[in-house]
Amino acid sequence: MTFGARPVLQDVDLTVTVGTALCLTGENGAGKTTLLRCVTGLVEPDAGTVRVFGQRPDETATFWRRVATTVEQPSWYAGLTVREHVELVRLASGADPGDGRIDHLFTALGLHPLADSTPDTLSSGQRQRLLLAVVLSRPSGLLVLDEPEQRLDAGIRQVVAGQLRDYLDAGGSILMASHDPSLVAAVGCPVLALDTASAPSTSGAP
Ligand SMILES: Nc1ncnc2c1ncn2[C@@H]1O[C@H](COP(=O)(O)OP(=O)(O)OP(=O)(O)O)[C@@H](O)[C@H]1O
Repeated sequence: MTFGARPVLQDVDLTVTVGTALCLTGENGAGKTTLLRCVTGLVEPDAGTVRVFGQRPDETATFWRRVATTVEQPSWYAGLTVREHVELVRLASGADPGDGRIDHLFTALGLHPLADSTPDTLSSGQRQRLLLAVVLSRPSGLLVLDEPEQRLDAGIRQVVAGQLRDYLDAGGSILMASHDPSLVAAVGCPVLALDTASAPSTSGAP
C-alpha cells in the first residue's frame, strides 16, 4: 500500500491456516490495521493478493457470513438495548438467539447488568465488551480483531483470551493485531511483527 508518498505493507506474505491464530504486532503506524482492512476487503491493496477461504474479500453476504471483525466500529441502533443488539445479530446470522450462547457470552464478559441499557449509555470499555459479544455471538470461520484489548481492564482481557481460545478449539481462525503481550500469550498464538518499513519478522511459527 502507499498513502501519498509513504509506503506501508511492502513485502508482506502471511498465511493463517484454518483453525489457527496469528497476531500482528508492531509500533504505531506499522500497518497492522491497514493489513486487517485489506483482509476484510475494506481497502484494496495497490498490489499483491489477498485470499480469504480461497476467495477475494468482497462485500457479499457470503463473505461476511464467514468473517466477523472489529476493524470497523459498528453504528448502534437508537432505542435498541445491549441484549437486543446481540440478539439481532445472532438472528440475522441464522442462529438461535435463545439457545444460551448469548447468556454464555454475557456471563463471561460481564454484560448481564448492562443488558437493558442502550449502547450510548455505556463506557468505552463496556462498549468494547459489547462489540466483542456481537462478533462472538454469530457463527463465523474467521475473526479479524483490531486490538481486542482496547479499553478493557486486565481481568476482562484474560476472559477475552479464553473466549478466543474457545473459538480456536471450535475450529475457527483468528487474525488479530494487538499491543498486549499478555493477551497474546494467553491466546497462545504466534506473532508476526511488522516494522515501520513493513518488512515482517516472525517469532513463533505462523
Ligand atoms: N486512509 C489513510 N490515509 C492516509 N494514510 C493512512 C490511511 N490509513 C492508514 N494510513 C497510514 O498508514 C500507516 C499505517 O497505519 P495503520 O493504522 O495501519 O497502523 P497500525 O500499525 O495499525 O497503527 P496503531 O498501532 O497506531 O493502530 C500510518 O502511517 C497511517 O498514517
